Amino acid sequence: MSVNKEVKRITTHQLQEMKNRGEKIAMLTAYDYSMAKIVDEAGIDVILVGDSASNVMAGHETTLPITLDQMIYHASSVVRAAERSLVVVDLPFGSYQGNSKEALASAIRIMKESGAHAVKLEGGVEIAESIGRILTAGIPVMGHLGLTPQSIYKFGTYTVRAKEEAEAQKLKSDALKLQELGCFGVVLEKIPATLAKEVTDSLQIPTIGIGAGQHCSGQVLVIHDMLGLNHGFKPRFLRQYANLYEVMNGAIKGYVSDVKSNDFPNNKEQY
Ligand SMILES: Nc1nc(=O)c2c([nH]1)NC[C@@H]1CN(c3ccc(C(=O)N[C@@H](CCC(=O)O)C(=O)O)cc3)CN21
Ligand SMILES: CC(C)C(=O)C(=O)O
Ligand SMILES: [Mg+2]
Repeated sequence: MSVNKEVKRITTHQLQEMKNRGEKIAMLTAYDYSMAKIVDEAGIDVILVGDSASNVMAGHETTLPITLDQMIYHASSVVRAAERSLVVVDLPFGSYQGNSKEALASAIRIMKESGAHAVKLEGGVEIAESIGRILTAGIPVMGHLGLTPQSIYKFGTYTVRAKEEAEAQKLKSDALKLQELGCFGVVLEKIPATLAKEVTDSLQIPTIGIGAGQHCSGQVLVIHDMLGLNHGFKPRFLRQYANLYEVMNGAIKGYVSDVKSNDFPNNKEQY
C-alpha cells in the first residue's frame, strides 16, 4: 500500500466543518482503481463506491443484484487508489435489511476486507436499529433518503419523491432521526429543492444531493453519467462535463482502422 505522508485524508469531521463554514462538498462515485485514481487526484472530497456499480459496471437494470462480495471487490480497488478522498461504500440490497446483527456483520466485512472509511445505507426509521449498531462499532454511517433505488419495486418508478406533504413530513423526521443516531451525513436523492433546503437548514450534519437542488451541503453524481460514458442516460438533474463516449468511440474506430489497413504497428512500434 502506498501512503503519501504529505497528503492528509479528508475526515467525516472535516465534512462537518465544510458545512459549518459554507464550503460545498464534492462527491462522485468510482468502482475501480484507475477511475478512482483520476477522481482522487482531481481533488474530490468523497468517493462513493455506489451500488450503482450494479448498473454501470455489471449492466443490471437495478441495483438489487449486486452482492456484498462484489461491493467489497469494487471498494478494495478504490481504496488502493484513494490517497486524499474519504471512501464511502454502499451496503448492497439484502446485506442489512434482515436484522441489525446482519447489518453490522456486513458493515464490518466492508471495513475489514476493503479498507474503506464509512458505509451508506438506504432508509430512515425502519433501519434505525441497524444504523445504531453499526455506529456503536465505531463505523461512520451516511444515510440515504428520498429516491432509494433498492426499493424500486415498492414504488415502481424513478420519479421525484416526497412531493406530497405526508411523504415530505416522513422524510424530514427520518432525516432528524439519522442525525440523532449519529450519522455523519445524509444523501438526498430526487426530492424537491425546497424540501432539500428545509432539511439542510434544519440539520447540523451535511446533506449531499443528487437531483435535490442547490441548497444541499454538497452534491454527488455517478461518474459514468457526468463523463458522458453512460450513453443515453440524461435525467434532468445530470450535468454532463464531457462526452467520453464520443472520445472513446473515435479512438477505438481509429485503432480498428489502423489495424485493418496495416498502419499499426509501424516500424517504430516493433522490435
Ligand atoms: N448510472 C446511474 N446513475 C444514477 O444516478 C443512479 C444509478 N445509475 N443507479 C442507482 C440510482 C438510480 N438512480 C436513478 C435512476 C433512474 C433515473 C431516471 O431514469 N430518471 C429519469 C426518469 C424518471 C421517471 O420520471 O421515471 C429522469 O428524467 O429523471 C434517475 C435516477 C440514481 N442512481
Ligand atoms: C446515486 C448515489 C447516491 C448512489 O447511491 C449510488 O451511486 O449507488
Ligand atoms: Mg446507491
